[in-house]
Amino acid sequence: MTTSAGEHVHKQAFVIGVSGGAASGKTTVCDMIIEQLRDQRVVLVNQDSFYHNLTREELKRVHEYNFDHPDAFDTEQLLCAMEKLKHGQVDIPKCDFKSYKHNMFPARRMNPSDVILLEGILIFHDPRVRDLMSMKIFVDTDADVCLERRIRRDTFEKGRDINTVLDQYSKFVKPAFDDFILPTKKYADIIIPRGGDNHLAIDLIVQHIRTKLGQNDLCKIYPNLYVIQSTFQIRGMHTLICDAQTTKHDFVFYADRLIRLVVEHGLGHLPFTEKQDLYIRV
Ligand SMILES: Nc1ncnc2c1ncn2[C@@H]1O[C@H](COP(=O)(O)OP(=O)(O)O)[C@@H](O)[C@H]1O
Ligand SMILES: O=c1ccn([C@@H]2O[C@H](COP(=O)(O)O)[C@@H](O)[C@H]2O)c(=O)[nH]1
Repeated sequence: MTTSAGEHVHKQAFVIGVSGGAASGKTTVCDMIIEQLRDQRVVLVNQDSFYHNLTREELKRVHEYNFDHPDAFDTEQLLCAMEKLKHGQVDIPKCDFKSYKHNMFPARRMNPSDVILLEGILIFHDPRVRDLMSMKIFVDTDADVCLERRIRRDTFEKGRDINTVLDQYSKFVKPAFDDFILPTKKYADIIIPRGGDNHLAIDLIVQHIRTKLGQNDLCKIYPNLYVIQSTFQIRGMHTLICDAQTTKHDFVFYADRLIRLVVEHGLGHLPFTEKQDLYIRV
């Protein structure tokens, strides 16, 4: 679809939310998915880019600032960016975790894509953000592994000293994980134990995304194509009619049921006018 401005409209971008504790491996999982979906247009949006700017007062006492609380994020800005990304390019700010400022690095320009991976510790917290997602993944890594990775990352990459990292962990990171992050695990469609080490889970996710994108492509080519939701029952019947061992009787029975479902769905899409019948019992 093309707008008058010539921009490609990706109304049906497949939004995948990837949540989990800090340093659980969310970015690593996203990178692996992107790597495997090589032929697709995929972008990664980090919730980290939507931290509120700190006031001068907050900057002075930055060690008392809770970066793990839902209020630390500008969710309105995140929603606005996601909406814009459906229609055209959007500039996503890049936060500098050393100076805590948003304007140290140039913003990243993102193009509308087939797949948007939205990653962050609290992306399942706000129902409006959850509603954007077609698939929700929770990366479930042991707390001690996350802490070990966090210490390495924050000391080597962010230049923080170990006491500060540990103080922040016990004061804010751990309590926020228990109070806000862990309770959102229930919204996940898929939970990945061990994050990036779980190659099988990542392969299965990529396969699923490919299937969904294939359906999306067909819907783009044929705007009046409707894909019936694949249920366990439908897949079972499909399997039976494809199986060479299936008897003729069963083949006819299940093929008939599948054809009936297709016709019923098709009829449901025909225009109709509601009428009320009056029955008179005599
Ligand atoms: N499976 C893994 N094995 C070893 N190190 C890992 C693994 N997954 C992530 N890491 C490392 O742990 C740190 C945090 O990982 P990252 O994917 O950035 O987590 P998150 O996005 O959840 O904060 C990074 O330094 C990364 O290289
Ligand atoms: O200025 C900041 C901003 C954030 N943090 C910490 O980062 C993690 C979330 O990032 P992940 O990449 O998901 O690990 C969160 O625990 C914040 O405490 C920070 O330390 N400083």
